[in-house]
Amino acid sequence: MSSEHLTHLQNGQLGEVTLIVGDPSRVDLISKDWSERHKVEDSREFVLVIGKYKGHNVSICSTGMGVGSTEICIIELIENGAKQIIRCGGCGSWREDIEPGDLIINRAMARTAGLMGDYVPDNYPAVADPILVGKLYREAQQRGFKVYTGIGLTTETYFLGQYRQPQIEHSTIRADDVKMKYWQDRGIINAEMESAVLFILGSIYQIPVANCLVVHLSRSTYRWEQPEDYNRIHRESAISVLDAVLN
Ligand SMILES: O=P(O)(O)O[C@H]1O[C@H](CO)[C@@H](O)[C@H]1O
Ligand SMILES: O=c1cc[nH]c(=O)[nH]1
Repeated sequence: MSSEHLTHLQNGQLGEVTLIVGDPSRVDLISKDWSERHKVEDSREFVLVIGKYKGHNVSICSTGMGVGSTEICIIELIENGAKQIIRCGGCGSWREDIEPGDLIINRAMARTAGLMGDYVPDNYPAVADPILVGKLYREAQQRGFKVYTGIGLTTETYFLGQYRQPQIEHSTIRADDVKMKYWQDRGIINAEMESAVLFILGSIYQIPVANCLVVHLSRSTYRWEQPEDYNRIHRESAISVLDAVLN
């Protein structure tokens, strides 16, 4: 039986590790130098490539942004035999000393109340596989990345969920800075929109999962990663992830 969205993927085709990314264009960016590269799926936000990296079977799939499409993607990857899944994504830094272009490998995620409530209650933890976290962290450090680990926040929404003000002049709705500080006071170092989904599904379906996020912007300075660095850092961090897991 084929899956409902990754309709061309066959059970057993996925590699030793499957990377997931939010942005579909990041699939080609990361996989372009793999050997025996084969695009299995290109539908809606889901672009899926399988191939070989340094002789190992590997795969990469885009999830799109947010809970809904990420849940579909991860479930269908697991249905088709994904062995371990690592999110190579982007995030905002919520700690002053963590800057655009740095890496964050989260060991756990807090989350918007109710997020993944169809699977688990809110008091179920969203945690990464600690062995993967250790491997990813060490490899990134050895390669000279400025890399941090800690607890992040996965939100359901980008604007109010991350306490970001929509620029809509006729509205008086305001983002709540106090709530952002509440999380920062409790050690939250970054925010994004998918990792808790991955961590929870990895735990309940018992496959190792982790993330390795490039900081796209600092919420302290509102400085963004420079466009000329964006592709290079995403590629180099994905190579670091693959080498960490496959060596
Ligand atoms: O760059 P990606 O991996 O998409 O990740 C982050 O960027 C998107 C928001 O701009 C969200 O998906 C968020 O999680
Ligand atoms: O601040 C940010 C940056 C990237 N992605 C997010 O979800 N939030």
